[in-house]
Amino acid sequence: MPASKLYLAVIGVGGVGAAFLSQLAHLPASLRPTLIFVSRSSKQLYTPSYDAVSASDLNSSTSKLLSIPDLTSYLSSAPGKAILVDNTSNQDVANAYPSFLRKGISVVTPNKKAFSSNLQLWTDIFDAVESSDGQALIYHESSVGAGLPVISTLKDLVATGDQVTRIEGVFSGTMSFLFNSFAPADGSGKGKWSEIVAQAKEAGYTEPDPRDDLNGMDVARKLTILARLAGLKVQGPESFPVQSLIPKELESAKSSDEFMQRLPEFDGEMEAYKDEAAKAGKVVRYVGSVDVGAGKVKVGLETVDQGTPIASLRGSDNLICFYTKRYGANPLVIQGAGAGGEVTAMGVTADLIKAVERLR
Ligand SMILES: NC(=O)C1=CN([C@@H]2O[C@H](COP(=O)(O)OP(=O)(O)OC[C@H]3O[C@@H](n4cnc5c(N)ncnc54)[C@H](OP(=O)(O)O)[C@@H]3O)[C@@H](O)[C@H]2O)C=CC1
Ligand SMILES: N[C@@H](CC=O)C(=O)O
Ligand code: NA
Repeated sequence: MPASKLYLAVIGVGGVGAAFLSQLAHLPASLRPTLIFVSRSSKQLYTPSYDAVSASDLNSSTSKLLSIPDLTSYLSSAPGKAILVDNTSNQDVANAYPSFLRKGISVVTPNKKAFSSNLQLWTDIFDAVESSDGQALIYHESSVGAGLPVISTLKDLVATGDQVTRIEGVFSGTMSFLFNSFAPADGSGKGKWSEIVAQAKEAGYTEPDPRDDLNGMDVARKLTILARLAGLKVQGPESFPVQSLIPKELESAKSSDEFMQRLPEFDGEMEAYKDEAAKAGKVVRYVGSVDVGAGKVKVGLETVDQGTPIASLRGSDNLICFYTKRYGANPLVIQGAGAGGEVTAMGVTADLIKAVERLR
């Protein structure tokens, strides 16, 4: 069946969404579903008769705004199977995945919220997929490690009967970029912490609100997802220790803009961490781990020896080590850019291709 019999809805056209739409445009027609709905926070574009739409017309659209239940009905009544790509970090959209899936609408997303919030939402999502008999699929590779094959690798390890004992490494492109720039292993770090945070935001590495990276929650969400896939019933990202890098005085900042404006006042705090590690001949890095056997997850700063793989990372690289029974003492290691619009969209587009190949 040609992919044109499949229909596509895209929510979110920011850094990842725009890169996804551009990658979509370059797919062969046989893998490209018909785009019938595209939206951003205040605009939607679709036609009641399911005509193909062009994302470039979104900003001038006068389409009536559909609520999430209306969108679910719209997509489930399409004259072919529909796939929804959620490129937002919105919790309400994430909460609706079970209802989309129960109506036979497949979901592809880099949004971590659905897989790392309460355990019931996770159960509802995978129950809906299970009971759809292959008609409704879910793919979320870019929810951990952006386009790096982290979710697929972990699923393959588990599905083939390996026993994952520990997962550890650097799981945030933003944190990696911040520490690799601020405190590189060769000691050449230039720039103030707050300036480098602004650069990470500008490069599209941060969450829509960079406080979601700096408070450790983004890494905690990723570890929640990996821990659950490895078999742990983790209740959520607040159920284990997470070190926040938000200065106490800025916890009450009313907006992301206010936070960014006031951050320079606290550059000294991060300098102190850096200097203390340097005195011991080490560098400071933001790391996380899941000890599957002990059922423990933790996220925070650690001082690591110079010359180690974690200390030597560059740019926004993630480094994810899977320790398993089969792999023994030498872990299966995945490394590469862990944030940025294009690499994240690559994971989303590759997931879309998988969904199309299974549904057509
Ligand atoms: N950036 C990265 O490196 C990575 C991002 N991700 C995930 O990808 C997702 C997108 O990130 P990113 O593109 O950087 O974020 P952006 O802030 O650049 O884009 C978010 C988009 O979502 C839209 N949006 C937000 N809420 C809604 C809503 N309720 N309905 C419709 N549209 C909405 C925004 O609309 P508007 O344009 O009107 O503001 C915007 O277009 C997030 O979940 C993030 O965690 C995952 C891995 C890496
Ligand atoms: N903000 C996140 C984006 C990818 O998940 C990060 O920096 O890793
Ligand atoms: Na990934």
